[in-house]
Amino acid sequence: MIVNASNRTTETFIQTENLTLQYGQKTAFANVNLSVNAGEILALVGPSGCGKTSFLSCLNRLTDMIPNCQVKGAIRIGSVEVLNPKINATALRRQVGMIFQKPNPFPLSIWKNMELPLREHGIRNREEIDRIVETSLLDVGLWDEVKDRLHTSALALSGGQQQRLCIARALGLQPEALLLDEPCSALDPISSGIVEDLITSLRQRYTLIIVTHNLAQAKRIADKVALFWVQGGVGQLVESGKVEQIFNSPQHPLTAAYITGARG
Ligand SMILES: Nc1ncnc2c1ncn2[C@@H]1O[C@H](COP(=O)(O)OP(=O)(O)OP(=O)(O)O)[C@@H](O)[C@H]1O
Repeated sequence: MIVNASNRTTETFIQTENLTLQYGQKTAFANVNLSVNAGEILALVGPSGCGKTSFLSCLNRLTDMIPNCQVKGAIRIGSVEVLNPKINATALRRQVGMIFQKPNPFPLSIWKNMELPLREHGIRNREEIDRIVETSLLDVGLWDEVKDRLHTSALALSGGQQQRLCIARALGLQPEALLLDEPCSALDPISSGIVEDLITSLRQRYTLIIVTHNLAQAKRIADKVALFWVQGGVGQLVESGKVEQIFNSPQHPLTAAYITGARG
C-alpha cells in the first residue's frame, strides 16, 4: 500500500499546493490550493470549462496520458508526492480510483470486469478473487442483483447497475480514495439516487472527490465544497469550505451568485 488514511476525518489526506495545469499554451486552471480530510467527501462545483475534470485528472496522474499536458505545483495523497516522477502511476491509480460520467464497463462478463483488474495487479489466487468479487459487489448493493448472471455481459446491465459495477471494480483494488466525475449525470433519476446513496455510504472508509453540476446533490452528500470559476480565461478556485458555510454564508460574491442560481 502506498498511501495510508489512518486518523480519518481529522487529518488532511489529499492536498494540492499551487496546482496549475496547462494543455500546450492553454492554462486550464492555476494555483489551486485545496485539501480534503481522510474519509470526507469534497464536491467540486462550477460552470462548464472551469477545470473541474482537469483537476481530478491530475490527482491520479491520468494527465500523463494527454500529450502536451503540463502539471505544476504539488499534490500530496497520504504520504505520496503524486507528481514525483519516481511514483509508479499504475500503483497510484490502484490507490486512487476514477469513476467517469458515462459508465465504462469492459464489453465482457460481469465476472471478467471484476477479475481482470485484480489479475493485472497481481492477485491470482482464485479463492481470493472470489472473495473480493463478492465483497465488492455486496458493497455496491449489486450482489443479489447479479449473482446468478455473473458470466453474462456487463453491457446488458442498466446504466445505474453498470455504474455500480464500475465502482465495485475500483473498490476491488482496495483504494484509499475515489475520484468521481459527474457519476450520476448520465443516469435516470432512480439510478442516480441509488448511486448517490452508494457514494454517501462510502464516506469514512474512503476519501472521495466528486465533480457535480447538481448543487442539491453537493448539499446532500458533501462535507466540503469547492467552487471553481473561469477568471481571465483561466480556471481558479474561488472558495472552498464546509458545506454549511458555502451554502449558508458564502464569503465570495461569485459563490453567493452561483448557489442562488444568479450566475453560472
Ligand atoms: N485535452 C485537452 N486539450 C486541450 N484543452 C483541454 C483538454 N481538456 C480540457 N481542455 C480545456 O481545459 C478547460 C477546462 O476543461 P475541463 O473539462 O477540465 O472543465 P470542466 O469544469 O470539467 O467542464 P465541464 O463541467 O463542462 O465538464 C476548458 O477550456 C477545456 O476546453
